[in-house]
Amino acid sequence: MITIKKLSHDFVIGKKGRQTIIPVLRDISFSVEKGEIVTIVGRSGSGKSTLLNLVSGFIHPKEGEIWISGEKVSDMNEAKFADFRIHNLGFIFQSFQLIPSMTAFQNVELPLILKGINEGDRRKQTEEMLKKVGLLDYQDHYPGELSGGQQQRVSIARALIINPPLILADEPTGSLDSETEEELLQFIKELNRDMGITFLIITHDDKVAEIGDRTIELRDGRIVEEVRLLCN
Ligand SMILES: Nc1ncnc2c1ncn2[C@@H]1O[C@H](COP(=O)(O)OP(=O)(O)OP(=O)(O)O)[C@@H](O)[C@H]1O
Repeated sequence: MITIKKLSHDFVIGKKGRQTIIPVLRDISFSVEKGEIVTIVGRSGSGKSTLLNLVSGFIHPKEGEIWISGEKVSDMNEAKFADFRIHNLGFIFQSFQLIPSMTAFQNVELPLILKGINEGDRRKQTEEMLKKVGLLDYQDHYPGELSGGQQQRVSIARALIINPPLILADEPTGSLDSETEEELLQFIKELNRDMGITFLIITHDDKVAEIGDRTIELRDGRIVEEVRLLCN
């Protein structure tokens, strides 16, 4: 599903003539198989978000290759990656990233508009998805009128609506209380088991890391450990 080969990245900061290079990722190689949940852990500043941003195509790697579903995405230009994303990738963020001026229904429907799906099909698919996450009765609520857990469910519905084989998640439970966190982790496991969705999740929360089939630890931009969890 994902293959990463010898990936390195650094950021350049400062004005011309006084630039500093910040090395962030060094020689990262790993694969994620179809149907796996892989979690990436590491201290603050170890490079987790940068790695996820590279896999998501939001930044371009300095060196190395990223393959997703047989496509070499690290070679794609922005327009091509945007098209690839709308057909292949779902995203879940700590901060939900919902559009505040749109209702739950409109937030979930949005990727279908970007995909060019007609209005009738959009309504049907959006309602089905809201039902799946248990929020059909809340479809006319704006994000500000929903709890944190409900907002995260809307964001998951939005990620799932394009039927992605792969979901990339950045601290998905970071803004939730422990009970809601537990519910969400169960839901992720269910989606993985019942729909075969592959997950790559970055986190510094042990409870989240534990739902992975494998956990990869980053330290100072390098992989220091890869653990297969046998209990899952
Ligand atoms: N756009 C940027 N420009 C310059 N440096 C950056 C940029 N983004 C990240 N960095 C640096 O890269 C390093 C890794 O950051 P990154 O956000 O990937 O770490 P992280 O493991 O996700 O941390 P956290 O758990 O705190 O979110 C840090 O030293 C950070 O300051």
